[in-house]
Amino acid sequence: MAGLWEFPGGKVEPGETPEAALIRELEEELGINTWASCLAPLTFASHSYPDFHLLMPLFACRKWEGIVQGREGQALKWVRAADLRSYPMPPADIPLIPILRDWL
Ligand SMILES: Nc1nc2c([nH]c(=O)n2[C@H]2C[C@H](O)[C@@H](COP(=O)(O)OP(=O)(O)OP(=O)(O)O)O2)c(=O)[nH]1
Repeated sequence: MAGLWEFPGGKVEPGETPEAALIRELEEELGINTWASCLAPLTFASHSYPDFHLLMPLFACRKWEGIVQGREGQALKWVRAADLRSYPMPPADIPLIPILRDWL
């Protein structure tokens, strides 16, 4: 979403699992490789945007190969969970912040 900080990820394609979609998006967006066994489901966002309802799973990725780089020209930042509040994020992401602070 324009001007906002988002977690890496994207839409699940038909026939894809959420884990496979995240693995694909991490490669496309950040140039890193990971595996379903390295992804742990943490929680989910459920938010009504004006034109659609977003149900978005949030995974922790504990292990990957490669160096994280913005492959789509996007800005990139490693942020401590305690500092996420300082970064404007889409409304669906806001309830995820305290959960990340507690879990990470
Ligand atoms: N990736 C991501 N999407 C988010 C976050 N928060 C949030 O509301 N969204 C919404 C925006 C979109 O409606 C949807 C995912 O969109 P996306 O634009 O990242 O998906 P995509 O890479 O497949 O994009 P596209 O090429 O199909 O447009 O989830 C977030 O933190 N990360």
